[in-house]
Amino acid sequence: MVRTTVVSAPGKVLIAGGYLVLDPAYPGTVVSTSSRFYTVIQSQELLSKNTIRVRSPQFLEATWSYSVLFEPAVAVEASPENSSKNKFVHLALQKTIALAVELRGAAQIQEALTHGFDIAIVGDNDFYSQRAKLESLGLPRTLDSLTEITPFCATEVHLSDVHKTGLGSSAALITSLTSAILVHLSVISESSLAEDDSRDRRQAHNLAQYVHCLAQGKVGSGFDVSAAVFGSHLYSRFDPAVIQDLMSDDALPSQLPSVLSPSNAAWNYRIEPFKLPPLTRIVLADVDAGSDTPSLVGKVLKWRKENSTEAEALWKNLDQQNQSLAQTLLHLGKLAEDDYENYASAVKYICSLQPVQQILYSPLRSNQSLQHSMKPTISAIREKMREMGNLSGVPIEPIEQTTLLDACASQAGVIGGGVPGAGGYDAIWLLVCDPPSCAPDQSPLERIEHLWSHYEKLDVSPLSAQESTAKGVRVEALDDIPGLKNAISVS
Ligand SMILES: Nc1ncnc2c1ncn2[C@@H]1O[C@H](COP(=O)(O)OP(=O)(O)OP(=O)(O)O)[C@@H](O)[C@H]1O
Ligand SMILES: C[C@@](O)(CCOP(=O)(O)O)CC(=O)O
Repeated sequence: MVRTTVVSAPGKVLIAGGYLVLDPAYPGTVVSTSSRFYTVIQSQELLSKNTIRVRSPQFLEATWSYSVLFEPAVAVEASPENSSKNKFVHLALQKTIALAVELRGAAQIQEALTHGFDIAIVGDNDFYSQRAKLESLGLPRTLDSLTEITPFCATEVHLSDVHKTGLGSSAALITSLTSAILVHLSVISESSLAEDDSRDRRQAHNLAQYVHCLAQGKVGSGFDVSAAVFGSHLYSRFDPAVIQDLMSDDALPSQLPSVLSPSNAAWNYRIEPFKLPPLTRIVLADVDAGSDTPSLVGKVLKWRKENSTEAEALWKNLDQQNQSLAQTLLHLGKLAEDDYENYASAVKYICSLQPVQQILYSPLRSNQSLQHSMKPTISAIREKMREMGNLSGVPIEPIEQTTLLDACASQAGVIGGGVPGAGGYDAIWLLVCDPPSCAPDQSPLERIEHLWSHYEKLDVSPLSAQESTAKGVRVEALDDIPGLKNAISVS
């Protein structure tokens, strides 16, 4: 019998806290997406002992073979016949198997590899831009059209040429891959991943965070891996010193268990519960303005260092607005819990109001903490992020995005939006009211789709992602995920 393990991990959208979250003093608000990466591991009799074959069937020439050696020390070697390298996958295999050997003993892991592993990795279509596909199918750029595309569809390009949408493909990939191997090798249990927080989930986090830093060659804030492991939350980063010793080439496998242990207090990241309020929906768009923004972070941090007084004031102000947004959203969730009927009718009513009326209307503002409605807070965050961009000379919310976001925010039922994460030209997020029943002409989602599909100044294409209702990394059943079995079958 073929033993199969399937583990998925969600993508992310940082709706507040870009740049600030690099500093442990400032939390970021990260929403995890329904779009996920899936790793499927099958122990296969047909594959030789101690071999691992990794396939990414959505890409051209994307199969990599590896051998696991146990003597003189555990090592994972790429086959010389591989047509390309995949540093992310290779490091994930090396470090996860080394940790497994340390925690369970070489004999157990050797036993598990009596039959080689076939590992297939696929990401939901949202991780890669689908505008070319929609065009080739002659379909308009709408949410409905996206459902017409085969799940996990082939991109018809090499991995290095794919147009990503910014949902954090590498973090979701590393998290699903390392956690799937941990489960398949019984280092962590399937049942522990059914709990929102557990020692095993934290073990999975520490390993994924470390492997991702190593593969990227830098220690970022880590909110993307954290969202892939824990789902939506308010994230405060860890001190990079925790993995410093493991980042060098001389790091020994014997150091892995203690450094990556869930009990290691030096992992001082903080996670506070967060989810979007009921009857609201996050909507994302891939904005093809033809520009990439890789060096934004370096420039912003340089400006902050050189202008510490001004930056301090800006960071503090932004943090206040960010926290106010997060707390208001959480408070709305509580109001819904307390009196769902009233809450639902208020959301529905808001959808019929023009934005200026929404600001004046306050049935959801039942106490002091909601005195400042969300719209002004979101506007203030955008304004301060633009200021950060202007001062440091980088296009965090470029004028093209400002015009688009303003057009979206002026639609009835749109709570607000922004440029996710580091900003730039690539994407936008919006939060819209999403009542259970709504006349078609009053549905904020439809208004937005209409606006985007007729927008001429930029090429805006929606993503199908919503907020993930499941908390982070999870074990799946192969047959439960539409299209997965087909996508990973060897043709
Ligand atoms: N489907 C896949 N199969 C195998 N490896 C993948 C896959 N998707 C991504 N990778 C690995 O991740 C690397 C891309 O990492 P990179 O840091 O550029 O992405 P990212 O910034 O997380 O993407 P995003 O724009 O989605 O946020 C690739 O070079 C590859 O090694
Ligand atoms: C700028 C930064 O705060 C966010 C980057 O987010 P994104 O990858 O652009 O979604 C960097 C980081 O947190 O690592």
